[in-house]
Amino acid sequence: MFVKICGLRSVEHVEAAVAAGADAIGFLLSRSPRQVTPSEAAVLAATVPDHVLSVGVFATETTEQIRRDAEAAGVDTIQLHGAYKHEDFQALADLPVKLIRAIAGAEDPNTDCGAYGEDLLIVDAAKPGSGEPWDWTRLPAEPTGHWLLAGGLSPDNVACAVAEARPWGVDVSSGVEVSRGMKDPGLIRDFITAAKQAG
Ligand SMILES: O=C(O)c1ccccc1NCC(=O)[C@H](O)[C@H](O)COP(=O)(O)O
Repeated sequence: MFVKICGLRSVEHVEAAVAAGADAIGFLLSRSPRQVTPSEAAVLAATVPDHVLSVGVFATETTEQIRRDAEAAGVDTIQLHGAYKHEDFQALADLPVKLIRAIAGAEDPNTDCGAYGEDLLIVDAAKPGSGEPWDWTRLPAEPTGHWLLAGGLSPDNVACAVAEARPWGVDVSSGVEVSRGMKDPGLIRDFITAAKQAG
């Protein structure tokens, strides 16, 4: 079970996630309570070991802005949320990074990982990063390939969610926070342990 922890803002929390077995760590380079600047992300990404993906998350930025910020942050993966089209993925395809396409699972029938050239697909809630659970048992199409379930997951419900949706991996942000934007190392550890046991 591949586990991504998203929206980290401190070295302490990155180290806790890596030590607990996270496979990817996300940094918000877009408007969010978890937003970090590219230079802050660079400090955090430098602490992520090579076997763990360091992910820059974008939602409304142009591909030119994404290129600049991802390079400044030194991330090895770019995650695109929202209205990005196939052409946007193509415009980034020459970069030496992996690409993640994040979709609203209840609305988007384009659930084949790789359809836009991406390496990973995240099937998420309609409001990314909101922590609101949604009905992942009613997808318009069965996802294929390397896809991560996200949206309202937590240490308490991730095992059940994995049993119901059978994803290749999971992604969490709010469910490992004590308040909006404030991660908790204990919850990060609990989530990763529960997700790995479920997979
Ligand atoms: O986290 C945010 O604030 C955010 C804002 C804009 C676009 C994406 C955002 N988060 C992306 C993620 O990868 C989250 O981990 C994912 O949506 C799950 O969030 P949550 O329901 O809070 O676990």
